[in-house]
Amino acid sequence: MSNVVVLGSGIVGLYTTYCLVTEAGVPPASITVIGKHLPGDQSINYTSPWAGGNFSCITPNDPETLSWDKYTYTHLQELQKKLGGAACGLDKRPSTEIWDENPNDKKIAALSQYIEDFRIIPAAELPAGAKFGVSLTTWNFNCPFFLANFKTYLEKLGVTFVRKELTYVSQAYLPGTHTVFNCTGLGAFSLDGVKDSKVYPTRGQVVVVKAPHVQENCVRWGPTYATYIIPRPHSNGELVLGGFLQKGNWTGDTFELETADIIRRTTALLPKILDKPLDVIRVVAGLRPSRQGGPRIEVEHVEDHLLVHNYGAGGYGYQAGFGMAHKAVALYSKARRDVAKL
Ligand SMILES: Cc1cc2nc3c(=O)[nH]c(=O)nc-3n(C[C@H](O)[C@H](O)[C@H](O)COP(=O)(O)OP(=O)(O)OC[C@H]3O[C@@H](n4cnc5c(N)ncnc54)[C@H](O)[C@@H]3O)c2cc1C
Repeated sequence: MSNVVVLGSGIVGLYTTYCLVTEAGVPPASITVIGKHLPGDQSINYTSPWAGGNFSCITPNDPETLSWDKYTYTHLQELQKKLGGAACGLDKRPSTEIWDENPNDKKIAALSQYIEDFRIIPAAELPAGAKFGVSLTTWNFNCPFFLANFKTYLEKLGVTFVRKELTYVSQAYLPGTHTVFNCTGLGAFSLDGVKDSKVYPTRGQVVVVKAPHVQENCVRWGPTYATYIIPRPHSNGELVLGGFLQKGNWTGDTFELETADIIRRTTALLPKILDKPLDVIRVVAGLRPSRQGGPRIEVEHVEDHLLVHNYGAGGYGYQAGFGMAHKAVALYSKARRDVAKL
């Protein structure tokens, strides 16, 4: 009997499933996760395996998003422990973030409250052309590996995973299901019963190189570009070099010109990448599931069922998705209590 169905098996669906168990006390055996793609798969329609992925200053500056960042950063330690420690593909690494223009004050103030080793870099230590910079300790994900370990952990608890493509969101209701969580990412654009025209892709291309000698993150935020270097923990030295943030671009193709541009920018930002000959493992593109106005996290009452939306994480599903899941599950718990009172 699947009382609760989570539609979507990307990082947002997995965080949501985890919060259902740990925060709402839903028995794992009564949860089914349905996805066209499951951890281990690769598709341009499945964003999560393509992320860098780390915790950075990429998120918008509104108080709610900042609270999701904080929730995620401060709860990942517990998740890492449950998944068996750093070898699950989630670990801490040093990071430096540099801006060409001053970043939002409130964001810097918020991050300084909880981020480990958070330090504002003195102006004299900044590279040419930079206005502001911080150093910190951040979380790094080995995304495909972490997704697989997260799924295994949830399966061991008793959660069922089913591979299935749905045309209508209503097909997610199985016998006995009272609630469906819609965690379909970009799929929310075309899924009947949802068809959210505010959803759009923000395409990225990354170059993955083998560089075990680089174990630090480095990010440079410009007015029209974002350059980042992200080591993948427990990956035999994979380093993700990026990138691009192309709004409205749906292509999964990769382009040599973009590869050359990424290598030029990242090696200028962190020349030690070239301390060893550049060993390119692969070049990939991914589509961030963005949404005008930000993620949709809300409860719909569909006849006597609940439909809880949780999608639109854009470029921050790993670093803010735990907080988004916390909110979605809190809304679910409240709606269930309200229904019980009727
Ligand atoms: C190049 C790149 C770099 C990134 N770097 C970072 C980073 O460093 N840090 C960070 O936090 N984030 C990063 N991101 C963003 C992050 O990857 C996304 O926010 C996150 O993966 C979104 O997860 P999701 O679960 O919402 O979507 P997805 O991973 O796309 O999962 C959607 C799920 O829904 C299923 N689905 C959709 N439609 C249907 C349907 N009709 N029927 C059945 N199943 C369906 C899919 O099969 C899949 O299981 C990056 C993204 C890219 C592309």
